[in-house]
Amino acid sequence: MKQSMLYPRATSTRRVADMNGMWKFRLDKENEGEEQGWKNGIPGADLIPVPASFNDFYTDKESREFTGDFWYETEVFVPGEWKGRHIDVRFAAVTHRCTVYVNGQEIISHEGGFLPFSARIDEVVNWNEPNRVVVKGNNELSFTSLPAGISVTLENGRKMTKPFFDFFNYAGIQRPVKLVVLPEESIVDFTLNYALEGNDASVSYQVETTGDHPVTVEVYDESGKPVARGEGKEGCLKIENVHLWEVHNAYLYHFVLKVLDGEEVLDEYYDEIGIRTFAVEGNRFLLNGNPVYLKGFGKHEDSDIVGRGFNIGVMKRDFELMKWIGANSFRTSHYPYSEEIYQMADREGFLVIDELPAVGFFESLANFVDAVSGKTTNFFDRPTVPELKKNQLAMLEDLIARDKNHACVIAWSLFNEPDTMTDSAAPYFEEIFARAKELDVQKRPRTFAMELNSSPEHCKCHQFCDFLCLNRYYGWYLLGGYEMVNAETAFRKEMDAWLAKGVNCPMVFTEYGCDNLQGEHKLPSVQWSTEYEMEYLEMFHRVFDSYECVKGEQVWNFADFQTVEGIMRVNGNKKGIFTRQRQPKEAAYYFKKRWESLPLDY
Ligand SMILES: CCCN1C[C@@H](O)[C@H](O)[C@@H](C(=O)O)C1
Repeated sequence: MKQSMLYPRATSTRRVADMNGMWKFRLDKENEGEEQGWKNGIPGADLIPVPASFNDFYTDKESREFTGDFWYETEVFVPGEWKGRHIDVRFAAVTHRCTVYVNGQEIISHEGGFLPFSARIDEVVNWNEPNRVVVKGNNELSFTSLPAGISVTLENGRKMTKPFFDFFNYAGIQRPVKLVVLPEESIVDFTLNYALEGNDASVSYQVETTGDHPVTVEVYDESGKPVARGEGKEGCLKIENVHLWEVHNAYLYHFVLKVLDGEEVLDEYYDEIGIRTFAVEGNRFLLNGNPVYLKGFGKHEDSDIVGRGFNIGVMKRDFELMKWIGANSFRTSHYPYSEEIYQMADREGFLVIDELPAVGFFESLANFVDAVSGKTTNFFDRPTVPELKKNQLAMLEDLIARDKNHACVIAWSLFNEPDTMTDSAAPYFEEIFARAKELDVQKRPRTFAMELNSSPEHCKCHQFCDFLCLNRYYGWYLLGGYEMVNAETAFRKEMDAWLAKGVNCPMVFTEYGCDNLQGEHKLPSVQWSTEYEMEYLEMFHRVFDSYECVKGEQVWNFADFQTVEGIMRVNGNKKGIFTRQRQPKEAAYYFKKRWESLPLDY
């Protein structure tokens, strides 16, 4: 049965119970959990919060750096009155993979740490009693995992993760867990597409259910007034004098879907939907037919203590800071974010580039240095590519199924900084890009974030993009310091080379920035000082402002974030415009001034 990606919502026919809280936890340091039967219950008394990464709770390095299997356990009471309905344990994300056991029975295994899945427990549930849920998780990286990396074994026999990317490999049950109770015949999915006609909009819809009873779709405006109604599993609704969803001026219609048996409502589901169109036309982005320029950030889901765990308070603070600074967009670098973040972006009117966790597809333990070296790692020549592609296609399908109805999602980023310098990369990319177009009814523009090795001269995959996303560090990882003057020359030379190739699409800088230790000042400047960061940003914006094809600037990064330790990282990456505790560094005031003065259609 196809897994529903619908966000859990309680309605007249559905029930949702929260399973977040303190779960039993144990790292499987001796790799004994399987043979010791931990699926029936894990030993020890340690409890940790769900949702959260497990890495930053403990005081010993072995726990923070642990690589391998880890086990969680909780109990959930299932009332007898739910008998006859489907009972699902829905995980919004377990990173990077897991197997779920209920009452000692294996229910489901899932690969991928950033998208939801459900364990249907009808066959094993103890009605009107507590039920034991055990999750065996694993955080190991490989050449076939998304994200990619490797594990090595140390002299003491412990494994260690070596990521091919620049963010800490946080892991665990990192997003909410809910018990979802569904009727026998239920709505599995729905898909929407829009066309604007003068002051009206036509909304084409398709609804997928588990049965054959008739379906209706009702649409209400924000005042609760009914504005449209459709009958049948597919159709087209006309909304007159439509309130379009706009940047920082979101309007969300209330869609109610029902499965009916005469007057009886067999299933009911609802969602808050923004009606808008988004397209690329020449080298412009058009939102509802009007040009728009992206101002904002590359982000991470990353915060103190809970690591990559969904943190609703940090989410709220991040959106308040993005409104304060004058941003209108962000990229979900380098993986799909929590569903609640897209819901908030819908409500606040932010434009989101939604990114797959296809990061680390360039074999390097310091990609930030190697990615500007001009070398290839022949990543797509490896025998592991078929398995990797299978995993990426599966995640692409889930990503689009989960996020396709969000007004905020305006593009799909299908990779971050892959190795695109070999002929073997092109057919891989062609298949991924074609599949994305096939899966997305709204045909949103597709792209990937390109590091410097993906240059006009050497990149073999940029032609698949509907717009280009460039991650560039002229003046930081190359030609930094006093030779920044050469950095600007080299940067302009590259821009001219793209144009000379006949590239005529929007170009978005999805990464540019430099590390800055908050409060570090030096006159004249040195790298890592605030003064240098200002010089660097002025140079980049001078170049952006002189090329008409630049239609977006997403500085790296919104906030300081955790990485592996190393001599080029000071307890993490310090390119944040805000600190990890979400307080402004000096550059925040610089961006506020720039972005508040840039018109939306700049
Ligand atoms: C060319 C380097 C790409 N980029 C990837 C991103 O994940 C890193 O955090 C960033 C950086 O080094 O700050 C560089």
